[in-house]
Amino acid sequence: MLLSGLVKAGWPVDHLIATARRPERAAELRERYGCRVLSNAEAAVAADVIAIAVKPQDAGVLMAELGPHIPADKLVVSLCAGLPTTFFTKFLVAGTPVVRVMTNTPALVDEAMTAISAGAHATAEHLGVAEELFKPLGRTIRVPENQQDAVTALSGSGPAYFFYLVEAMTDAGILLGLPRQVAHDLIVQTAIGSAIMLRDSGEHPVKLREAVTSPAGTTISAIRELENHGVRAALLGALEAARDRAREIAAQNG
Ligand SMILES: NC(=O)C1=CN([C@@H]2O[C@H](COP(=O)(O)OP(=O)(O)OC[C@H]3O[C@@H](n4cnc5c(N)ncnc54)[C@H](O)[C@@H]3O)[C@@H](O)[C@H]2O)C=CC1
Ligand SMILES: O=C(O)[C@@H]1CCC=N1
Repeated sequence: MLLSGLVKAGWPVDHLIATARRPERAAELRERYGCRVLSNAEAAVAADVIAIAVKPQDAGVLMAELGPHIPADKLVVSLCAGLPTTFFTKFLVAGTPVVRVMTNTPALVDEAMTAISAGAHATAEHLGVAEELFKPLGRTIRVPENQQDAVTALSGSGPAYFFYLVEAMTDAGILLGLPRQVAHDLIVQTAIGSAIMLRDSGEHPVKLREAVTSPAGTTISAIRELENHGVRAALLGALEAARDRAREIAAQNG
């Protein structure tokens, strides 16, 4: 996702180096993106910024291989959900700066939300470098590292919740007798329009919802059903579960 997002956002491919475990995967990346594909050890020396974008469960094996090859003047940027920056410092030469980021899949369409935190030895300058990396992919904000598990639950996983909602509402349209494609098109454009209003109007979401909700109208009948089914409470619980899972990943890989 990161490589694809960076290339799509216009990062020059001669500034990008990818790594892969299997030669077939290396050839595929070279073919698809036109960037250099090196071994982990070679990339650690050749790159100024080393992005760790493997599953958190694979990060220990990767860091054990890579850590000793990374000179302390490089910047390590982790995209791994749950893993604190202290996880990485264990494998690195003392003093190597680590920045933790949580981005999301809209990076693939230059609309990512990326939260950036300084870990050990990371200065404002290192945060700036990470921002330059992720800004072409969408918006960036800085957060304290202790907020990253909450960020992961909210915006890291967030696209999945919206896709889930669209999927469920499309089913509801079918229940009401609409053809699947019509239901899909109606709800996708409604999602886009609503998202742009949220971003551009400056209005609170409550105000925007109230503007749709006529007295004794149709919307309030639907809202009553959502409240009856505890949808708000379900969302609070869902995000708490995602946050807890991020903590569990850290504990399991500590
Ligand atoms: N998928 C998402 O929406 C988001 C994912 N993340 C984080 O990004 C990280 C990557 O997630 P995905 O892209 O979903 O995982 P993925 O499994 O699709 O991609 C990771 C890639 O790294 C490769 N890899 C694993 N170990 C390697 C090694 N030792 N050397 C070289 N390559 C190696 C794998 O073959 C795979 O191609 C995770 O830590 C995840 O928590 C963060 C934000 C959003
Ligand atoms: O599900 C996951 O673990 C990753 C992290 C945030 C989004 N996807």
